Amino acid sequence: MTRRAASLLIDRIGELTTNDDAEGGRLRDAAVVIEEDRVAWVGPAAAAPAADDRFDAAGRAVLPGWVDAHTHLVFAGDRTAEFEARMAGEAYAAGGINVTVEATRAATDAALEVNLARLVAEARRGGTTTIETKTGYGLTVDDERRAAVLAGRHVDAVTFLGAHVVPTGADPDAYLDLVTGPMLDAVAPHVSAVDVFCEAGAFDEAATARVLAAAARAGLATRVHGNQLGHGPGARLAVEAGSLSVDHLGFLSDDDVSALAGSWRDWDGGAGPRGTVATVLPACDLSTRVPLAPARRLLDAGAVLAIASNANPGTSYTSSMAFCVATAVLQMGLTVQEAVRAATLGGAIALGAERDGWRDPSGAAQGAVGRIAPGARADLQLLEAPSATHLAYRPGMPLVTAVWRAGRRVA
Ligand SMILES: N=CN[C@@H](CCC(=O)O)C(=O)O
Ligand SMILES: [Zn+2]
Repeated sequence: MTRRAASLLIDRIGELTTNDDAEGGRLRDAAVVIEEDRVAWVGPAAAAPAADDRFDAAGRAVLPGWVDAHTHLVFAGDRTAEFEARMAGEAYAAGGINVTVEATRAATDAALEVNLARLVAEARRGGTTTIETKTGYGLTVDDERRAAVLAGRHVDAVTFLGAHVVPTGADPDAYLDLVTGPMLDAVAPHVSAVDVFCEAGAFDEAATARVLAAAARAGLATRVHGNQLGHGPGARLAVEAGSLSVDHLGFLSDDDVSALAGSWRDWDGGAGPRGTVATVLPACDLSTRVPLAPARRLLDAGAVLAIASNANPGTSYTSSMAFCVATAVLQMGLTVQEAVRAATLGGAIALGAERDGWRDPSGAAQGAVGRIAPGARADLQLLEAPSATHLAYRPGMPLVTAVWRAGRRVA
């Protein structure tokens, strides 16, 4: 499973989704050559160069591995009872996070790491080749640092979410001082971004602004959980702060949508000034019974959209990006191509990983992810289907049948 030939030809691809605009994004009867960890060649199967090894796709569909830009995988315990209560009519509330905080603090490093590795392996089997995860179930200096260090061994990007909720028994002002001071200092060497849950019951506008400002002073990128349970300032604050993304977005005003779209006005697709990605989390919307985020409206306005799983034990206990893509198509009004693009290239842009040379938590430079093009990291998934359309046409079916990450077969 883990053997990697120096070069590999994936031949006879029935439909190849490249996300490469120059080539129209979808090729028929295609082939891909991988050399070491990168894509070396993409084109018509009839013109494919020779390689050391050959994999026959036999007319099936190949697309970039999923880029899941929003998960919370460092935790212990589960919240089945809370889920059952919700399905019986209770509303989701931010306070449930403290149940997982208690279980996580009580867990050993080894138990947390085993659970994290298990969840990442599950995601890989589902076609996810790039995955971000957040801290946020420790909420003490030591527990947050521990989560960041463990996460860095298993995922592609680690985000500090000390501002997840005020832990049980803590004074809100004192906790905010801790999060924006000693806790941030302790965790900063191990993360690439800072997140804040801007919502009633978590952190209000002033507190969110403080967290974002502290992150900027520390030289870290930012993300915001915003507009999840009701209208609020999250999306606007994220755009104003130049955050990489704002995530959830079930409750958006016209001004929020315009701000998110407008943030991309000057982006040339390269290293120039970029905007704030609108990341929608369809599985979470369903599991918390809030309105599905207005993905169609965001795209039509010109926003850059990502789809992520938000895998966590409270609001979205699934890492299935295929499920999220199917939901985005069947219930959020996206085409299959739009949904696949948001779950691959959109996630890559939300992580700043769509460009060559982005750094993983070990500091190693990585090839661009989210597209299949020469020079990109060789992250691909093969479907047991002739077209990516089957992801929505046959929802819930186990279509992902082979996965390569950095040129290595991982599923
Ligand atoms: N909204 C905040 N955080 C998580 C939920 C965490 C939890 O309930 O445990 C989310 O993205 O949905
Ligand atoms: Zn989240």
